[in-house]
Parts: sequence; C-alpha cells; structure tokens
Amino acid sequence: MLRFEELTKSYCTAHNQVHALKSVQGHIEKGTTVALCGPSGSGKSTLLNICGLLDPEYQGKIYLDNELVPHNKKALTQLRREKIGFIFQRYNLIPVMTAFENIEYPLLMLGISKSERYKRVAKMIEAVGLAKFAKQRPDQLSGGQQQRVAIARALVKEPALIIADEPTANLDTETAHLVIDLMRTLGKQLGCTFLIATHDHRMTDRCDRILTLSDGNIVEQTTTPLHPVSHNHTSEALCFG
Ligand SMILES: Nc1ncnc2c1ncn2[C@@H]1O[C@H](COP(=O)(O)OP(=O)(O)OP(=O)(O)O)[C@@H](O)[C@H]1O
Repeated sequence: MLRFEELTKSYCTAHNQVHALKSVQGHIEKGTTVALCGPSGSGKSTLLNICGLLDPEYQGKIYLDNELVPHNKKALTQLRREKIGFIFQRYNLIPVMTAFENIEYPLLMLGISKSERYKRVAKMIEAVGLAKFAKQRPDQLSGGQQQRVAIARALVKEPALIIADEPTANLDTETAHLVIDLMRTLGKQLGCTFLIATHDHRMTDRCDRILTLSDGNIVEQTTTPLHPVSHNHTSEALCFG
C-alpha cells in the first residue's frame, strides 16, 4: 500500500524555481497496478523518485504499508532496499552476471542465506518462465527475456512497492502483453503495489487505475475496465505458488 499526502517538490535553478509537484495526494491499494501518465515535464519522474525513496528532499508525507517514511537519508536507503523494487525501460541488468545471479542480487544485499536465496530465485525464475535460461547472461537474452529477468529481480524480495519507468517502451506488442500480464499477476499474488510511468496504451489499458499529472498536479484519476489476464503465452509461467 502506498499513500502520499501534500507532496510538494521544487527545483531551484540559476534563474528560477520550478514547482515540479504541487501538493499532490494519492492512495494505491496493496496489489494494485497504477499507471502514471502525463506530458513531458508534468512531474512523473519527480513523483517516481520520491515514492521510490530515491529523493529525500520534498515536503509532505509518504506512507508505505501504513508506516510513515522518514526523511532521513540513511533510514531511507535501508527502507528502499527492503521495500522497493525497480523496473526500467532498458532493463538495467548487470551484464557480467547470469539471469539467476541478477535475480539473486537484491537478496544478497539483504544478507539472506545462500539456501534461502537459491529457493527464492529458483521459484521466481520459474514464475517468469525463464528457468531454462538461468545461466545465460543478459547479452544472450532477448529484450523481452531481459525484462522478465528484471521483473523477477524486482519481485524476488517481495517488496511493498515496485516503481517502473516505461517498462514496455522497447518491446513488441506480444512481448509487451506478456510482460504486463506477468507484472499484474505476480504483483497480485505477492501483494506488491505497482506505480508505473508510461505512455504506452498497451500498459495503461491493463492497469487497475490511471493517475494523470499535468504541470505538477494530479488532474485525473481513472479506473480502467480491467482486461482479463491472458494465459495464452506461458500459462505455467504465471503460476506462482
Ligand atoms: N534536477 C532538476 N533541476 C531543475 N528542474 C528540474 C529537475 N528535474 C526536473 N525538473 C523540472 O521539473 C519539472 C518536472 O520534471 P519531471 O522530470 O518530473 O517530468 P516528467 O513528467 O518525468 O517528464 P518526462 O516525461 O519528459 O521525463 C519539469 O519542469 C522539469 O524541467
């Protein structure tokens, strides 16, 4: 669950002050997928950075799983490590690591034991349908496969919130649908909340809600008619249990 209240952020430049977020409010239920839309410069990245606990310099309050997020940088880093996963447009996998090792990395950072790491990664790589590719490095995988590794990496620690920035922008339509279905299905099964900046209608159509930003304000909140998750590609990959 993510809640933010009166979030305000300004950037000071040499010539003026830019009001990137103007006291925005929002509430995203646990397990929900929310698209963040709006024109260039409307404040999407600013909101993602603050909700992703990357930027402590803001006014207002954020609650993650009902707990108030501190502004303190050190506490924020620890909380981010435990509670936030990230998915990027360009996948951002570590090139010298295999798919398995990329997914394992966040658990290593949390000091989780080797046997527990192995169990969790094996389950997650199976859930995204890539068990056969566990030993491949990113340059040996397609774009869609790399994004599925990135989804598994984001979800493996079962975070409260996943922040995604244009996760389908580089993918063809069939792969984009597969990636969206994986995010939605696994997110709901694991109780992770998704906040996704996107211009992609293939994505916005399948999210539970759309928040639209304009000039630092949330100007619209739409509930989408939910598309059923399609099970025609890798139905076994969508079963996480
Ligand atoms: N580091 C910064 N210094 C000064 N101004 C900034 C900085 N970062 C963002 N801004 C300004 O804040 C406003 C919101 O920017 P932001 O990057 O959040 O928008 P966005 O919706 O993500 O845009 P895009 O879709 O182009 O990435 C814009 O006017 C931008 O120019």
